[in-house]
Amino acid sequence: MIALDVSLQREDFSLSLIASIPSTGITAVFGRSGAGKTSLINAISGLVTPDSGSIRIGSKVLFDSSAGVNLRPEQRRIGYVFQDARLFPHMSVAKNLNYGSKVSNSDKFNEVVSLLDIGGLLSRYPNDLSGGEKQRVAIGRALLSDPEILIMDEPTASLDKPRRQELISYLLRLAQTLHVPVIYVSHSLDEILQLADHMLLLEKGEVIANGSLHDVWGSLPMRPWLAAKEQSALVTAMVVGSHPVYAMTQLDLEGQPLWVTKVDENAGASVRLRIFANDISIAKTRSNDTSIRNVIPSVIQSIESATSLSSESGYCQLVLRVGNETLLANITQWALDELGLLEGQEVYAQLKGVSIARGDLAHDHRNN
Ligand SMILES: Nc1ncnc2c1ncn2[C@@H]1O[C@H](COP(=O)(O)OP(=O)(O)OP(=O)(O)O)[C@@H](O)[C@H]1O
Repeated sequence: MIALDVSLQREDFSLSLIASIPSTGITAVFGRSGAGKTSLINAISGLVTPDSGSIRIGSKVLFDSSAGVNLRPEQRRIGYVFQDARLFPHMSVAKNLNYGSKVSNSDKFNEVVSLLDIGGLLSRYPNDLSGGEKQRVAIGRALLSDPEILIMDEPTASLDKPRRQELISYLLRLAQTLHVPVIYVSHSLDEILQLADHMLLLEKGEVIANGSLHDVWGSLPMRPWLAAKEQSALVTAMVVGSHPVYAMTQLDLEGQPLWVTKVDENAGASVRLRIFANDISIAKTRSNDTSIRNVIPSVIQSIESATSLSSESGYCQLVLRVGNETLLANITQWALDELGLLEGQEVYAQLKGVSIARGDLAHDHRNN
């Protein structure tokens, strides 16, 4: 566990939080501009000193105001990747990678270079690299300092969309292979959906939600972040197999078959699905003459009126239970009244669209 108890007073801002985050997987730190994300990670890495509190990684104390402990940044064994790569322009990529390297073993160097696919860049200089390549080198440099954790402050911020997606694929590969815990600051929920296992939501210097991505995504504090048309449930399903004729993959969602566009994962792999509330319609009986492939029996757990949502009036949201998973469905108040839907009722959720947020999540289970 990474245990945080941080108080930091600035002229117009105070950071005041107590939170634990896991020392495995990727933890996203999210919140609006000025919420205190950078202040928090700077306190963890030792770039700013809190007024009081303590910061621990496992049993290692990085900071404890009452015990007078305040390790210098270089004593904390934290790899830091900034928005801009901050490479040394006069050094080759190989020299940048070796700068501050605590890894004498060349196997580790080769592994990091190969995972980040930067072997062909070793003799080049930063000015000759693309933004994405620079960031990969910066990540490699941070990893070769043999950190106990890696902190990334919006590493994709300066990249265009295709390069961003490319970097995310590399980050997933790293997380699945190296098992270095990552604290990842991002403004992009799409990025967080693909990468994160856990999420810490900050507002005005305080933690308003902290837990698994699955739980935080479905929590009330997340609501204002998702406009009605973006509201969605995150669920985990398991790959069963491919359709013999059509380019579709069958998943298992809490014992229910679910068909999605073909995914490149083996049977038994876990995938994270995002299902938008606007993509679910409700039927009281199962229809056999519909184009919709995915019809999931579920129970209405609760019905929230439009007034309690940041959604358009005239709509309400059903929270549906499917085994241990939850789906959300936006329907009109009119449909709710006409169908006479009630909490506790069994209905059929008809899923028009299902998107894969992230492929094989198997490493989550190994780590946690
Ligand atoms: N050195 C400083 N002196 C005074 N105030 C500061 C200092 N650094 C940050 N702040 C203030 O602290 C608050 C939190 O800033 P911080 O950079 O931690 O937010 P953030 O969530 O990372 O924002 P962004 O998403 O815009 O990067 C802001 O109001 C900022 O103006």
